[in-house]
Amino acid sequence: MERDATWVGTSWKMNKGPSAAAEAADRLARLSFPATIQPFVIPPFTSLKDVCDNLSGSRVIVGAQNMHWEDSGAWTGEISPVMISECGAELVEIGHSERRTHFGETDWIVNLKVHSALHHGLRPLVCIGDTAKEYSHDVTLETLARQLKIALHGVSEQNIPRVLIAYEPVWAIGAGGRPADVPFIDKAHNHLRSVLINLAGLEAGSAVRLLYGGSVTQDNAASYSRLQNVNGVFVGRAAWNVDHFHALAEGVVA
Ligand SMILES: O=C(COP(=O)(O)O)[C@@H](O)CO
Repeated sequence: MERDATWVGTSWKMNKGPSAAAEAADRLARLSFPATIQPFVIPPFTSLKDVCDNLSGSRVIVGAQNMHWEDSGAWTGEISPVMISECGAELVEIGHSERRTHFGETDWIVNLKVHSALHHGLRPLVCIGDTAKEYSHDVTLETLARQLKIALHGVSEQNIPRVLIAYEPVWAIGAGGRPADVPFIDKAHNHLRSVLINLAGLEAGSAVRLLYGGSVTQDNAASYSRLQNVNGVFVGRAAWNVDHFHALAEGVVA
């Protein structure tokens, strides 16, 4: 299969308030990215509208870090897909391990959110990943298949290619994380591709973009994104600085 754009994105997680985020977006808008890279950035909700405004007309896609599945209602503290769209975001992250671990997000909730995001024309970026315990018991591939199948349950073959998947081992994420080695990621992503093809058929299953995340840095990003079934990287700490993000994206094509 011919390779299309390599996705390189970052979630700022709970970092950058409105002024820092707007300033970062302004700087991002002035940078040029290689044509083969599809950059994206995911700011906190309080900065979403400003970041979308500052990046409109640029090649950088903007996303939200989470959403509720309902359009509106008595859901104190939640943000709906309608609100996210109104801010101008195109993408929404769903099921990050920090949301699963700290906020009880389950595969079933992820599935509700995926349907809702697609219904509202948002591109879901679904995060899946094995815990350290699942990894040490050698059930990584089963865990990933289960999470993927539930997340995509009931999604039409036509909509499947709109979904982005990020494989992020829980044990590789964050300051205490351990970077995964390349052959392991290769095996996991090849497995994910075969699950997707079984689920949605060759055409739709091959069209889903599979990203890798967890302790991705300027040093290892190219070795990951070069793998046949890795269509990009989803980066945290190493890309929060805009210039580091840009350098990492350039390094992926070098
Ligand atoms: O959590 C992620 C990776 O974080 P790192 O700091 O790169 O380990 C991923 O979802 C991007 O936010």
